Amino acid sequence: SGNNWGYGKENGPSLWHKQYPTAKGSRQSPIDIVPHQLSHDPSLGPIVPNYDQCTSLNISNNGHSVAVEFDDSDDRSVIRGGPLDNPYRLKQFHFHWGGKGCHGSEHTVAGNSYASELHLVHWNAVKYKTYEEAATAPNGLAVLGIFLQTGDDHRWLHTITDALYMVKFKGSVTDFKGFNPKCLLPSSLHYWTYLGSLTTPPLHESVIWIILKEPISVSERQLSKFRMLLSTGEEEDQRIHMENNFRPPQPLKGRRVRSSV
Ligand SMILES: COc1ccc(C[C@H]2SC(=O)NC2=O)c(OC)c1
Ligand SMILES: [Zn+2]
Repeated sequence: SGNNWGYGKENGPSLWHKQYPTAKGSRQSPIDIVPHQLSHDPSLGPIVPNYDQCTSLNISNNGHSVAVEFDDSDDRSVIRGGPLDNPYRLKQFHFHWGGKGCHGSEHTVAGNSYASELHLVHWNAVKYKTYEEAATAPNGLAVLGIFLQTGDDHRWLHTITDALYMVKFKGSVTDFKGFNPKCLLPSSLHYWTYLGSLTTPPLHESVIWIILKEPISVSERQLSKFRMLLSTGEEEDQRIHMENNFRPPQPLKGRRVRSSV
């Protein structure tokens, strides 16, 4: 069937092109970011996330990652500025991570990967009526990528990791209200930006990527809780732990990566 893609040997990223030919497109993500080859663009202003009226609804396990969904019926939680010509509404955030001791970010920096990567997914509700429509349109989405490196405990990540046992199985969802993702941002909002795609099927080339240069620190203990999640459902006999759910870097194909200040 159409949606049996995954990150394993039999259904992983190198095979996705069979079902999703866009996998070999001209603006695929993630990419390797090579800082000293970048053009610093003085016209790029700061990005302005505004998540204060946080409208988180639930946390769920979709078999590929764990995601916190937001009420995107109005402009309470948006990101503005930077490369964006409209405010983009926050829809969900989710993570990508590795196996024990392995790295699991999607984007890499000068060939180096981080332990994990957080994606805050936003859509252009000015130009498009629905998230689904925006996700198929060029630049309909803006994804804010934040690298996670292992170090000290993250002061606020426990709010998320403490809820993971409730969504252990694929297809599970539980209430998760009032979470303000501002607490997951690093102190500096300096960023790199380029035009790319979803990093999982259907791999639509609809994303303006904004990758923050400064990683946040989380502890190995906090990260290990993500690996307790299962990519299999409660009813399945086989229990497969969710880990290494990242797509490797894709060809740049002549794209420019711009740097904020
Ligand atoms: C509307 O269809 C989709 C399908 C998949 C994703 C998730 C992908 S995209 C990303 O940045 N990371 C991921 O794992 C999505 O997110 C916007 C939207
Ligand atoms: Zn992602």
